[in-house]
Amino acid sequence: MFKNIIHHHASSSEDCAKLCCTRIEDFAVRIGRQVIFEDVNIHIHCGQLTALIGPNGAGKSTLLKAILGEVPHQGKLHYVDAKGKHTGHPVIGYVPQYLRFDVSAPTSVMDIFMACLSKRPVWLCSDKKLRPQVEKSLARVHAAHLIDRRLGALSGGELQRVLLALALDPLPDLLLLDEPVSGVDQNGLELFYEILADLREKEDMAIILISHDLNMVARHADQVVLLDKRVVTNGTPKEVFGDARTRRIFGMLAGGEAGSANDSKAESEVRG
Ligand SMILES: Nc1ncnc2c1ncn2[C@@H]1O[C@H](COP(=O)(O)OP(=O)(O)OP(=O)(O)O)[C@@H](O)[C@H]1O
Repeated sequence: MFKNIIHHHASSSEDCAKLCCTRIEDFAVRIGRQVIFEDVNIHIHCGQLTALIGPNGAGKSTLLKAILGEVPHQGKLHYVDAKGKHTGHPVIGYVPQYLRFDVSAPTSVMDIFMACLSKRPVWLCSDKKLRPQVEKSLARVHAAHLIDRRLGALSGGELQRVLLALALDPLPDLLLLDEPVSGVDQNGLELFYEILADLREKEDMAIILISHDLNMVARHADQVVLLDKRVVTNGTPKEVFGDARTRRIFGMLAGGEAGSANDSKAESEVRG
């Protein structure tokens, strides 16, 4: 209701109560005796891109699944609208890190949309009726031309955009993205971040993105959360990348640029 009206760029420390935001309170996931993560308290503001970074096994993907309610967890999620009233649970869209499917299957992009959008069995739905809606959804992510393409024939970046289009229908309050570690080239990556910038500005959407590309995070994120089984530090990219703990975890050189969290040098320094 208040989308498009108020476009805040609040800092992570600003009070959530006056702004449209999602509060993640005391989130923890424990599997048996193993702590996957605990003590996670973060505010996710509308119109902002919050990047979730951390070493392998830090609990990033599990945190997204906990927010989605897909793994048992402790803690609460509060969605607060622009007037500060609690409006219950946000509508959440989710793009997974990868999709398991048979690349040789004849399933097309249109088939996937039909299966996801229609509550009726796919074979009872008319392709003609849904097609304009699917084209519109795909156009939002610059992928209308892919509608009849086989899923298995899509590039990594194209598949990521198709999954994003699915996550945007219906338009969520909170969008969760688990960036693929590989398979998306630089052009695909730039286009993806451009689309995210558009969603923030035009829809005032709150976005949480897990990313291993620290350079892209430094350039595009409004807020960065460094997770390593708990929140190590969070704030603006400048604050987080300037923090000694971030440098220690990713093995960044003093005064150096943010690199890739998957960089083998960075990883060996993390382990060392
Ligand atoms: N269902 C499960 N049962 C047991 N352990 C699990 C389960 N799910 C996740 N884990 C463990 O929790 C830890 C965190 O996993 P998670 O995938 O959330 O990390 P991540 O930060 O997303 O890592 P990456 O950057 O490598 O994708 C890992 O050690 C993983 O093995």
